[in-house]
Amino acid sequence: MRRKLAAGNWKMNGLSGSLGEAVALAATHSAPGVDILLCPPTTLLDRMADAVHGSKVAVGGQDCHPAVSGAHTGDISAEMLADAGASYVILGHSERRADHGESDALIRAKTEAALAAGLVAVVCVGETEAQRDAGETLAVVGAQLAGSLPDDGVTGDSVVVAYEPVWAIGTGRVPTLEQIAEVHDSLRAALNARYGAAAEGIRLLYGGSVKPGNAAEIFATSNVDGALVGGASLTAADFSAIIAALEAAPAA
Ligand SMILES: O=C(CO)COP(=O)(O)O
Repeated sequence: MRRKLAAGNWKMNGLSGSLGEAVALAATHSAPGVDILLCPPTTLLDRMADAVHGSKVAVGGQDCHPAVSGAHTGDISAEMLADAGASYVILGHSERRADHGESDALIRAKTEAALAAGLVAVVCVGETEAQRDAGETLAVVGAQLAGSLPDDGVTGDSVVVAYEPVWAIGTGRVPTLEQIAEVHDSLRAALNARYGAAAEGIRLLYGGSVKPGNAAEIFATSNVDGALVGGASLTAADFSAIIAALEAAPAA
């Protein structure tokens, strides 16, 4: 059985004062059946890790460089994230694929670096609206999955996959439950085919306009093991409600 995971991606949001939301989340949430993750901007990472230390809340980065160290101005290595208190890192988010031209090959190299540093890699895939309209969704996310994951070291303890349709991110639009199930079933089958028994524990998260009001039905959908939440993870109240919905959901 896979452990459920509620992951919050703060993106480029949050100053020092926002740490109170993480502290409130850590203080109020016990949710024994759910792993909880917050990925703040890098500037808050070590302070957030200190602030939630000893609670259920893990912290993670939002990106890393494939190299361990070196002449890469402005970049952060996986080892540095781990050193700052991270245990996870989000990789291949569509905003990075779009804003920074990240390719599947680069994301694969970053995933290898994350695994080498002992971080859990949360690898994101998702189609644009044009790709969905063209009937290419399964081909697009399948190719992203195949290209973004390494051959070795991929298990339920090292990798999480997040399906985030680009057109659902920050828009308030959500795919139908049938559309979510179709993609998650296909990702699950692809992971099983490539990694065999090692794939069994790999969590599949849905992301894109997850809110307290729609979380329960999404979590009841086939092969959904949790969520990668953007806007609604910025406040402890909203994220707590999503965590509670995940706790109450039947196991995938
Ligand atoms: O991109 C996302 C999480 O990584 C989803 O963002 P929203 O929940 O704000 O749509």
